[in-house]
Amino acid sequence: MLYLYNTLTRQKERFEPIDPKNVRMYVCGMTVYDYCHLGHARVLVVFDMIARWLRQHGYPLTYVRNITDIDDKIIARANQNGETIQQLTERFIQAMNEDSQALGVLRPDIEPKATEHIAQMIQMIEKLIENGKAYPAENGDVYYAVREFDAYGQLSGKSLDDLRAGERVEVDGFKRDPLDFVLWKAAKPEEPSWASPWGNGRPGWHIECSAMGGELFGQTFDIHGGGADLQFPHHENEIAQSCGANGGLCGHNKPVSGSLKKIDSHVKYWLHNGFIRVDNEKMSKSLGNFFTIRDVLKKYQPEVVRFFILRAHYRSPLNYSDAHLDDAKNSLTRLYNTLNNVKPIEFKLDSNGNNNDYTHKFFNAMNDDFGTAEAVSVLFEIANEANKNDSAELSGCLKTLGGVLGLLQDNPEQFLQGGNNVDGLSADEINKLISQRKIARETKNWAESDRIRDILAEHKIQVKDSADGTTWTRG
Ligand SMILES: Nc1ncnc2c1ncn2[C@@H]1O[C@H](COP(=O)(O)OP(=O)(O)OP(=O)(O)O)[C@@H](O)[C@H]1O
Ligand SMILES: [Zn+2]
Repeated sequence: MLYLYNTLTRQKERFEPIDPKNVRMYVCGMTVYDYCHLGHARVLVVFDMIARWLRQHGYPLTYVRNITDIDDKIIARANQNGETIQQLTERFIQAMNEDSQALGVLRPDIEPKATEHIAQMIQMIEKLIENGKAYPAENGDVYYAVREFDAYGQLSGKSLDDLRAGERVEVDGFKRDPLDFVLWKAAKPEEPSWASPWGNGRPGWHIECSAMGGELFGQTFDIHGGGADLQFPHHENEIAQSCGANGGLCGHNKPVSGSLKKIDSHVKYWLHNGFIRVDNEKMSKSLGNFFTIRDVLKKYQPEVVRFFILRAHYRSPLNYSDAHLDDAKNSLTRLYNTLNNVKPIEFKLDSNGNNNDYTHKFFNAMNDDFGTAEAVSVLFEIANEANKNDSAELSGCLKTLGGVLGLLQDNPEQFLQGGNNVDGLSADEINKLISQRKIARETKNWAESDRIRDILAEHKIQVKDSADGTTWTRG
């Protein structure tokens, strides 16, 4: 039985899908105007782990992770670079996919883009106006009227009164209430815009996820995830929009104790991962204290980064430093040493984890709100025992359970070689870079092909292009 911590109710709850034959999970993905940093890596890896565990449990899962490909920062960056928005976003979507793949993140089933769902957003805003939850203003913007949604504040635990008193809210002459938020922004000169009943404009960020979630999953779904920074206002607003557009007929409407009158959410379980922090501050592009995944991967093998993320519980804060990554590398090396010293034999995992005490413990840890920290410590127990008894079966068990977390599937020798020389690229990695370079050159993406050339040069890989293709040598 799986229990998960629901931010909405602030307690661990037993996971009971709305429709066990069709489990639905939506995660807020990247705003694509720059390379992903380690904070983004955490969302990617954590929800990949959750998707894998739900499937391991036997749930047929549809996993959606959206792509925000229009917003203020994207427009500003494209202007700054002198490229079109599409060029910019495509470049960084590709980079995100490369980084994810390196980290062993499986592709979500659907990766909807905001710009491909403008019609659904407009429809939802129309519905909100019809239901008295939103209003067009004189300046061409459309706002959500937060006081029209009784349960506003339920997810973040903030009441409208607290918000008014505690937050410095921008006074905007066009809003009826300073806490109202924008659903549709009137077009500004030189900015991309779409036609709408309120004139040309573009959608606000929050409506994007409500519209795409509704389009792909219908009025209710099981799990909604993202980083803890999204609880407020993004997810709070998303609930207000989705339930407001559904006419208040959200599936999970129950009275709760305390100051909130009720819970009303289109999503049954809200999951939020903790931050990757640097010096106890959230790693973020806006603060400028970020390390991109690709920079970190120049120094550490991708699996070390995945392991660093998964050996912590997904909700706890995780401090980034070289010392922590070195430590993660040493720990993972110990597990690979076992696999190298005690050759694993095939281990068939029982679907309920009833093989042995270790698998049992591992399953219990994962079923307790995806307790990967505990699950990883079980891997060390198994490794110790496998070493002590020279047990090929336990070594197999280690490899199989590691695989459930997307770990330990590399050839141990190869991993250990890379581990001794963290700056080296494996042959697979080099071949991948060469084929990416080929695509970049074919599509005249010179910035990308230069970037790859620089990585190869940095690792002293000599590349030779000829009519028969490309070959490479080290040295
Ligand atoms: N430091 C972090 N730790 C964990 N998750 C993070 C971190 N930074 C961003 N995220 C998550 O990554 C996902 C994508 O975020 P998004 O692209 O909107 O980032 P952003 O807000 O533009 O980045 P930043 O916060 O760096 O300015 C979201 O789910 C967000 O919560
Ligand atoms: Zn979102």
